[in-house]
Amino acid sequence: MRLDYLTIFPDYLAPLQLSLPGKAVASGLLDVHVHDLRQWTHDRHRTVDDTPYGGGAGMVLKPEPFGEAFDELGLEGATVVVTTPSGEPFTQALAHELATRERLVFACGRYEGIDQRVLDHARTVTEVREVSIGDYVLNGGEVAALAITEAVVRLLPGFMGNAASLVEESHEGGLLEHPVYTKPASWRGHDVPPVLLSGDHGAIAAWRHDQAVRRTAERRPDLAHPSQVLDGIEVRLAQ
Ligand SMILES: NC(=S)c1ccno1
Repeated sequence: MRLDYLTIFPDYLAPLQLSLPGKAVASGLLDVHVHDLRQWTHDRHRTVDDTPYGGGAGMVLKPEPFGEAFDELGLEGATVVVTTPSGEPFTQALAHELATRERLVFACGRYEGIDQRVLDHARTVTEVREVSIGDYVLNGGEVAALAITEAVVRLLPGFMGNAASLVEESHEGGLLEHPVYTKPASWRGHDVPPVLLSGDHGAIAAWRHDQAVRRTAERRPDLAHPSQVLDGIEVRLAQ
């Protein structure tokens, strides 16, 4: 997978060199390119923004630099991901969907956002997804691009050493992950649930599922299925 990032703060994406195991880049699994949007400006001040049409506070990122960047990079076969609080929610399902793409081009907004015509024009040549990592506002889209990148690339075949660990994670299958424990069996008066020491894999699996269902019902009723089976009793949750 090729990953391109368009940003006015390229140093903000330096963690990509740290957070993505070098082996993923060295092996060719990932091909990462961070671009300073200002390289597509032509004035002495390297201007990337201007005041909003219609008035209002703040500045808007101009269309020309993005347009020239897209022209130079080429968008064929790419999915443009625009990180914005006004985007569709980023979910594990969307992470899986984006992990199927050959190339992602992240457009990181700043200020009041990117001129909408940039996205409208890009949509005439390729897929564009405006994506939000949560209902809150950051100073820019770079942090969201990092978060989305991490969630997506870890799903790529060969990225995780043990692909099996992906199966029982939170949000896979619509449930939050069950609690996890490791040695020692007793710590500061807190004991590991005995079922986990029983060696009864069926009972362990059932306990883990019940814990996941319980956690999901308690913490994320929005994810909970209309009817959950807890302790063998069908529990109907409030709609
Ligand atoms: N919530 C997201 S993705 C965002 C981007 C910029 N500010 O907030």
